[in-house]
Amino acid sequence: MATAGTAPLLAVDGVTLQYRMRGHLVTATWRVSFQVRRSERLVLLGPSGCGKSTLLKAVGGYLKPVEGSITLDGKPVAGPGPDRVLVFQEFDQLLPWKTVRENVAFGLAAGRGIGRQEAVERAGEAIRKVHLEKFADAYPHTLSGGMKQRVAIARCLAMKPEIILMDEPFAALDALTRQRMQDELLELWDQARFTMIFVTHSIEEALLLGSRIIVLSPHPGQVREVLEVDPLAGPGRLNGADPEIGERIRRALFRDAAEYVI
Ligand SMILES: Nc1ncnc2c1ncn2[C@@H]1O[C@H](COP(=O)(O)OP(=O)(O)OP(=O)(O)O)[C@@H](O)[C@H]1O
Repeated sequence: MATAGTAPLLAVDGVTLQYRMRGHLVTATWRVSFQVRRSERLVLLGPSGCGKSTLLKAVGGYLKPVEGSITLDGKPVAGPGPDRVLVFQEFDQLLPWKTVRENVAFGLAAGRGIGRQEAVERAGEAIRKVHLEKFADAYPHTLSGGMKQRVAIARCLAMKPEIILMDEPFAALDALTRQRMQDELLELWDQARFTMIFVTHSIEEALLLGSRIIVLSPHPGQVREVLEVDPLAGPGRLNGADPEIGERIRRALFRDAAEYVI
């Protein structure tokens, strides 16, 4: 996988995103700009409804900006592609009629020019990385929520995208499983140094997982603060994120006394 560098992999430049409703427009984000460098763990943090998921959808190519541009490796994002893979909060993102192995291999086989043998090998490797070897032939309904999320992450890793887009992937898990998944994600990152954007509205999760944190304002989302945590920090080092950064995040989030639930 790519090594850490300074040239931005992704550039989001002055992006305004809107939903056209019957009779009116909903502006989800307003002139948002940020860049993501290779191997960064960028966290988008902000209150409910500030447009975090909408931004991820736009980076994924599922929503076109009404203003501004999104480029990946210098090329405009014109639609969805295998170079950007999304992992969602929902447990139903797996195909229920396929086994764990088939679910992970499926994304590879679907129109990517990867042969069946290579797809199976890559799936096996990704399944090992998320410690699910024993469940490779199980069906999703037999797995816990945390295990299903591991499968979704394995599917994503197997595709080796340029950037992984995670939309609150652990929000529906119990506290202990969530903590374990966060640690495992950091371990995976330490092995592969992939680039990811991670959406959350938890300050603690942002501090734990982010090498850089972007705080968005309430609806419509605008960039309020950009905080460098430590671009090269690995697992173990992260728990000790500077308390000053947490304080700056809280100040940015509560600046205009917006309703905010941690
Ligand atoms: N499909 C849609 N149609 C119309 N409006 C939408 C749609 N999806 C989101 N919105 C609106 O866009 C704004 C941003 O929503 P979005 O889901 O991106 O926020 P969010 O920060 O991800 O929130 P949460 O943390 O609650 O998931 C909100 O006002 C929301 O109501």
